[in-house]
Amino acid sequence: MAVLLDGDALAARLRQEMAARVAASGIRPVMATVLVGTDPASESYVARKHQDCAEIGIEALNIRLPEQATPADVLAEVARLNADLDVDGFFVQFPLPPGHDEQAVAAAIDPAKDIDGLHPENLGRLITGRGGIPPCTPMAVLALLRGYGIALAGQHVVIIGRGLLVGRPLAMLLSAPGIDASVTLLHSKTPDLATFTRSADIVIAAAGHPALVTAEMIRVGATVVGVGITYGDDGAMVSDIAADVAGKAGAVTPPHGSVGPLTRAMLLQNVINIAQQQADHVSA
Ligand SMILES: Nc1nc(=O)c2c([nH]1)NC[C@@H]1CN(c3ccc(C(=O)N[C@@H](CCC(=O)O)C(=O)O)cc3)C=[N+]21
Repeated sequence: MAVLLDGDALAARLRQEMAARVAASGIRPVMATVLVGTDPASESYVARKHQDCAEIGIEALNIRLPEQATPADVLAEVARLNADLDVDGFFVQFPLPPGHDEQAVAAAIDPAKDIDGLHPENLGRLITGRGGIPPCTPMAVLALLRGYGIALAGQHVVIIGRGLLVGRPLAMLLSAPGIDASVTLLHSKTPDLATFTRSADIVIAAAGHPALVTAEMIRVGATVVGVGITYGDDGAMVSDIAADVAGKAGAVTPPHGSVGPLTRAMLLQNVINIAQQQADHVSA
């Protein structure tokens, strides 16, 4: 059976390290979450981020806007948080209700407070390798692979799903100098995904298609990472990775407790880094 890539355990360790770092430095980072409407999955993710903040010593402001909030209302909240000197960083939870332009919201956030790392300036810096705030979910995938000592340099990584939240920035991250993976980025509509995935050392699915990657699509011993999640009729979380993959892969993510908890850890890492830079700047 494959090694299970346990993101929960890694994330718990990172939270401990972050709590120690916050306590030792005497900084008091402040972040804000903005949730529009009442999508249950979004409510659950945001609630977990607040729990993590309490554990680490980050102050977290919980901003809720009603489902009927207009695009102008959301942009006004973003402008207010950009200007609020007490807030180190914030993000607006996606998906937004229909009628909103998520890219416009991401671009309206002050790039220096963009703890999601999804502002065009931060994505541009990711591509050019010039600092900036890195995107959380791609960083979470990297942390998971590194945490398990999975080699990346010269390895063939196939990513399924080219969305702006995960697939596209992840392709840029893993192909960056110093990481040096050879990356193939596939649209989930590609007619014969298996032609590509069978030659991969690492397969990463970020498509949001239940059980998209099956055992017959992978090489024996490959590493398989599921990022996309959907919800079954019973409300249970379903991974992009089929259950039979565990019998053939060398390492595989479980449906729960893999990339998600690490994504939260990377978000909070971004907040702490911003607060630390502010403190260093003030004392310099
Ligand atoms: N602006 C923005 N930034 C995001 O980073 C962002 C977003 N919008 N919208 C949605 C996706 C999804 N996402 C998750 C984060 C944590 C878990 C997570 O903690 N999952 C746990 C628990 C899941 C549960 O049971 O509720 C697990 O996988 O075990 C999942 C998904 C962040 N995203």
